[in-house]
Amino acid sequence: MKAVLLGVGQAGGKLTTAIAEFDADAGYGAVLDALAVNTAAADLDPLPLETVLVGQSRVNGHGVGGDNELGAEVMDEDAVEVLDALAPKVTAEAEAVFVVAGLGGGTGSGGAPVLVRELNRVYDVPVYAIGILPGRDEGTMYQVNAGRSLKTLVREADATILLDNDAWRSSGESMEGGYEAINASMAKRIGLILAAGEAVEGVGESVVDTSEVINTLRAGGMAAVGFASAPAAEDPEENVTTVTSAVRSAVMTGLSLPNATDADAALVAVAGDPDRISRKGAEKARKWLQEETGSMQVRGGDFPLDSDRIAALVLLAGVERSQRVEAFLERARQAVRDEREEKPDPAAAFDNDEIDDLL
Ligand SMILES: Nc1nc2c(ncn2[C@@H]2O[C@H](COP(=O)(O)OP(=O)(O)OP(=O)(O)O)[C@@H](O)[C@H]2O)c(=O)[nH]1
Repeated sequence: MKAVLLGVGQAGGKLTTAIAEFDADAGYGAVLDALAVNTAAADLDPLPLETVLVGQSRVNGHGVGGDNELGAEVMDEDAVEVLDALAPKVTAEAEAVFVVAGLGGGTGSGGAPVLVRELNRVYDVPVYAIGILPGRDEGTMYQVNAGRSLKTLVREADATILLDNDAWRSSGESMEGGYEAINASMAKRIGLILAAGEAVEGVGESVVDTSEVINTLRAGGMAAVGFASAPAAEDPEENVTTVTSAVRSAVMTGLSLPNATDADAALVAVAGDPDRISRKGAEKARKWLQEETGSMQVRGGDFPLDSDRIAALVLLAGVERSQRVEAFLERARQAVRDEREEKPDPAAAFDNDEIDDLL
């Protein structure tokens, strides 16, 4: 899938860079171009991307300090500047635009839903969001911001792919130190989803193509992406279990939103040397995924790769009923309650409708 990426806020810019670099290093060419937007000049400086600094008249390049209402206002005011910078990048080749943001801060949290809405007005191609959920140890403000932002994003975007900052976090590792590893893991998953749609010409009929990725994401709502790989034998007959366990691991331990296995639609791509991929294994894995997700809409195909490993790439869409999302929303609701206790005058914190909505 030929895609243009738009990173919003600090985390958005960093993850966008990681995805663009993964794609370039692997030579897939699925990322057509990328742009980073922020209210903080210092966060844009290190990025090897074209950048747009917004809200200068309001915050003078210093960021919005976690105030996502201000993040949304500023983005509303300066959306035209962002759209103008993005326009030459969204060429006729583009099949989707991805807006990438951390949902717990201010700029990305408030700004991403505004940009998704505006982009959806302008472009016919799908506009997807990639949203980073704060880890459970992050403070109240992050949870509240993410709860609100997620709700709006899910409404505005064609689908919202979620990355939980608690996914793949090894115990004792600091959040800061872990970002690079988390970003790399997520970049690989997103990069492969984009590349999986870039079917390699002339290789087999069962190759996954872009329309299958788009049709899977048509389930809308929230989505998650998983990956796992294992060494493969040369004889495909010996790789039945290799394929099935790679798919299982991608879902059970390799998902960007852990435990989000209750889905409306799924796509499973078995990546590797086409001569090594076990058809029987792929078929079994697909059946297993159908049972595991409770979805009858499980698409499948190959992703030819020159490798002596077999990998599974799984995209799950419509995962909002899953335990993990419920747990996060409960955290966000609790955070709203805590904030309300700290600020007993509800008008000073949020408007009542919004609280009721979230509760
Ligand atoms: N996965 C990941 N999460 C990050 C990274 N940097 C920050 N975060 C998370 O993103 C949230 C904070 O969002 P930021 O992107 O830093 O904030 P911002 O959108 O720039 O907004 P302001 O700084 O308030 O202007 C928190 O939940 C962090 O844990 C990163 O590189 N990777």
